[in-house]
Amino acid sequence: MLEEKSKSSISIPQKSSFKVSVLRIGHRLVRDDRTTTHAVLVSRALGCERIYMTDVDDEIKNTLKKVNKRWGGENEFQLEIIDNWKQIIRNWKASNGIVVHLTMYGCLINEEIAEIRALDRDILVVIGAEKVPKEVYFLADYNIAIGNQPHSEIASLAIFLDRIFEGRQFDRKLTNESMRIVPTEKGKNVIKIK
Ligand SMILES: C[S@@+](CC[C@H](N)C(=O)[O-])C[C@H]1O[C@@H](n2cnc3c(N)ncnc32)[C@H](O)[C@@H]1O
Repeated sequence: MLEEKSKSSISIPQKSSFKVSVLRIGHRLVRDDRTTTHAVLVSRALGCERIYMTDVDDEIKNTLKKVNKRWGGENEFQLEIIDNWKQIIRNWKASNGIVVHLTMYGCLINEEIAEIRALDRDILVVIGAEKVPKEVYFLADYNIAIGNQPHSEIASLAIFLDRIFEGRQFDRKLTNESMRIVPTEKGKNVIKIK
């Protein structure tokens, strides 16, 4: 969708070095405490550097702190509560990043993902907790649909991250943990680190 790059000229970088952050816009009071937490946990566990959130209270920071203390990540993943999402998008674009807005109305992910990966530029993934302002559709470099049916920002974020990182997000080690899971066929095996 970026004009300067035609699909036939896509070259896939051997080793991608782009970083991904998430901007989550809005908060639905009735249903959102769990989805807010899930947006943070999915971003953290699936390879992002940072999540920017609007309209949430500070409690979410304590939730993340507890998770990081136990399972690691304080050095790898940050949460920022922000007021001005437009400024975040503008700054992102000014520093040569691309903005990918996930929406059921966008172009299908299967058609676009190779092009987005090939750019090898830092990505800001925008998701909505509710209907997002129309401007987002025009500020974004890509409007991407994870299928053209409505579902959830958490599901669409998880699928997008898995596609963009091609599964390599699970190789990232989060540091400074106090507990570590030893993958086990049956039961739970957790060791204390400190
Ligand atoms: C409650 S849904 C709103 C659905 C919305 N009408 C839309 O534009 O996708 C909240 C968020 O979920 C995400 N979402 C839902 N379905 C999606 C889909 N099929 N593809 C991509 N994102 C989706 C979008 O980020 C949306 O802002």
